[in-house]
Amino acid sequence: MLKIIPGWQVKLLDANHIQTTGISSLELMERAAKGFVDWWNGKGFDHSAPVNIFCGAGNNGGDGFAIARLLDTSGFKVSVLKCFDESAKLSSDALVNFKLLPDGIRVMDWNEFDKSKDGIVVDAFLGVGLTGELRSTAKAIIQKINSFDGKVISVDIPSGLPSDDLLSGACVRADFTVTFAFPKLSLLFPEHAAVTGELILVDIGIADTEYDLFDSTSYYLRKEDVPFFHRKFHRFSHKGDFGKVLIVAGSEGKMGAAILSCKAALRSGSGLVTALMPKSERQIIQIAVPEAMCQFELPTDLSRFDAIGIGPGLGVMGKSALLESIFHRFKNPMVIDADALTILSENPDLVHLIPKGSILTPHLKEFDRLLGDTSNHLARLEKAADFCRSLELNLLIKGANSVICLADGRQVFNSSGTPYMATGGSGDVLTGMLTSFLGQGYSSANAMFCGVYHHGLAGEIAGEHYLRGTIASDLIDAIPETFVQLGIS
Ligand SMILES: NC(=O)C1=CN([C@@H]2O[C@H](COP(=O)(O)OP(=O)(O)OC[C@H]3O[C@@H](n4cnc5c(N)ncnc54)[C@H](OP(=O)(O)O)[C@@H]3O)[C@@H](O)[C@H]2O)[C@@H](O)CC1
Ligand SMILES: [K+]
Repeated sequence: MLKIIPGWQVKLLDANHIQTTGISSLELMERAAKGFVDWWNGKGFDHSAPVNIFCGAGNNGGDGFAIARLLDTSGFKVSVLKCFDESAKLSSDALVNFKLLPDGIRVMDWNEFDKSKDGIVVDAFLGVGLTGELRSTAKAIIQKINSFDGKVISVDIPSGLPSDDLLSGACVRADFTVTFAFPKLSLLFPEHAAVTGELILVDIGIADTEYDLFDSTSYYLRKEDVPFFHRKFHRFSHKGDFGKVLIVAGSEGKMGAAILSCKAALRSGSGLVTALMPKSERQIIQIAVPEAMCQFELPTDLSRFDAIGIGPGLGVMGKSALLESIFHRFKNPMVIDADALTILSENPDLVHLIPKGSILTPHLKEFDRLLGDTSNHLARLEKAADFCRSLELNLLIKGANSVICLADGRQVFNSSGTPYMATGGSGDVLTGMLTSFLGQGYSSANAMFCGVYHHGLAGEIAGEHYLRGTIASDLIDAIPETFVQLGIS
């Protein structure tokens, strides 16, 4: 997993990389610019669209000059808009790249930009070197960029956004942010989604081990990380090895949630799935998921189950005693979601009975109900860290870039997923997947890494076909393909 370090430490990360590998800082800037242009070329932007690149005087601007040169070579019609006056001192690498601009590129002052023209704006004005409050000219430049109706692509971070804090002033509103080496923490906050746009991470050759020098509890979960968290099964493995799970879900009118969780658990590899549900609803589930067994009373001995997932469609009225009995009878980590979370927020004493290592999966509203109102994501993450450490529980804060908050203090931001997944039942699918991995003998942390990543990837696969028409059942259908794409047998 990739460590997320504070923006001010980027300089130290670079310096260490330069020292250990012997490459120059200019080469590192070139790699960043090349990575940006590779992504750009993959997007297939129209060559006839003029490209206007706003460049500051620091290394973010330096990236912009290098990008301008490379896009010019690729045949784009590029203009550079200088966001500094004649007296400004450019960073040394920015100066080199400024001087390398080919003659064909028109260089103008930022206020000469004609917002009424079509094309694409590249924002290489301010990067992680932003300190303190924006100066008045910077605000005017940002306003100018935001007055443009076309596509805006930010380099490393939208100009004006602090790398590790909440936005308090003006900021470029980007459609895409192409960030280098690691995602800056603030790019992952839900309140910044509107300024960050789609987030793209460009690898500039800094190895994960080079982050070991820095203390941080924040991480980013990428596709290449996930296979290491999977268990290996051998050819003599038998269905018992793949876990027996109990899904406690569903009530009259809400059996769909139980069906989605059970199917998702089966599709994620569970050997045996049992649903605990009201007897009156049994036909629905037995027809919809013939592979699942049904149970209508809570068994006294729960030790025959490897994992339990509870909550989807369960209902709240009169269910707190059921939750309490399960907490008393089951001593292994379990997954707690949806109505079970609501029951916990109404009966806070029950929280102390939850088996250690369990996984709670609130979305933002459920989080606030359970842990108290939070005004922003930073405050939420801090609260989550205290909760997880003190109770030895794990929380998954669901949303874009869901955060896996572990009892050991790590907070891991997921990279997979698409906005098309914001659809009814998506969480029920996730509960089934997490329960399945727990039941297959994964540690709680590994079950979360795999469950959350595969769930997001299933959403991407389904979203490619169905776009806004994606429904939760499509995610389940896409689960097998996630194993194929990750090379998990
Ligand atoms: N490993 C990586 O990730 C790599 C990162 N790289 C890139 O380097 C970038 C970081 O570059 P950096 O450190 O030079 O800072 P940067 O963001 O250009 O800002 C400095 C400029 O901002 C200005 N300024 C500051 N505060 C201000 C304010 N309040 N209001 C107004 N202006 C303000 C400041 O002005 P000054 O205070 O000096 O007058 C100066 O001109 C990083 O984001 C990435 O793009 C790649 O090249 C290579 C590998
Ligand atoms: K920028």
